Amino acid sequence: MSLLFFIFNQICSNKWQKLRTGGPGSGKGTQCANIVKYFGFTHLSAGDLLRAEIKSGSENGTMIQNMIKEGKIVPSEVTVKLLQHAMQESGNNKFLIDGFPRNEENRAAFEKVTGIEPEFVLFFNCSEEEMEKRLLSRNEGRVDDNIETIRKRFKVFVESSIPVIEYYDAKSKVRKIDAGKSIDEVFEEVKKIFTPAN
Ligand SMILES: Nc1ncnc2c1ncn2[C@@H]1O[C@H](COP(=O)(O)OP(=O)(O)O)[C@@H](O)[C@H]1O
Ligand SMILES: Nc1ccn([C@@H]2O[C@H](COP(=O)(O)OP(=O)(O)O)[C@@H](O)[C@H]2O)c(=O)n1
Ligand SMILES: [Mg+2]
Repeated sequence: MSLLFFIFNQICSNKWQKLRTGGPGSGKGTQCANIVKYFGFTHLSAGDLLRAEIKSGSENGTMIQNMIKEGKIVPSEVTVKLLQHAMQESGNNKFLIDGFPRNEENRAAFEKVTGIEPEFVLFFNCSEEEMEKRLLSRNEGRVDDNIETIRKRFKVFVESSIPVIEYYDAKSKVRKIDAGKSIDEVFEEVKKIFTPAN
């Protein structure tokens, strides 16, 4: 089983001090679509699964909707269950898990429930300014792509996701990519990481 986590977060701890990097709008979904085509992974976006759960009329729908609108992280119990179900349904054994884990609770819950760890974690390095611009012109009708929620999402990334990045960095699992370039240029970088050197 291959499992990749995509966490594209703002990093401000010592080692990463120089980077003004970020998460929402850094191009996770866009690059995942490319990776699926080239490398045969199943792309599972935690955010997409949560949005589908709202649409399905689930009893958790209102709670999830409110959390997303506020840029908050939905309780792991809900998200991990959705991911696990989607993994079982897929019939594949290679997964790109996009936008997850976003906090320590996400990480610990996933590992506890599935017993698996990612092979590596991709980190997209992109300025907040650029991400903000991309999110504001994404035009997918999302309730969280407005300037007020975007600021909250950036803050949540800084506060909740740094420990997760550091956890994986300590295990030498983080692969950093300059995501501020064009879609094609970013994919060239991504390809290098996915193509084994020999
Ligand atoms: N490298 C890039 N340069 C310019 N725009 C991009 C790039 N990558 C993605 N985008 C655009 O930015 C927006 C956010 O991309 P998306 O893949 O949804 O990011 P994420 O999933 O990380 O929030 C989309 O409208 C997408 O078309
Ligand atoms: N692991 C996750 C992923 C997303 N989410 C929620 O879903 C929202 C959108 O996530 P997303 O990954 O689709 O957003 P982008 O980073 O793609 O812009 C987040 O801001 C959270 O409110 C969550 O609670 N837990
Ligand atoms: Mg996305």
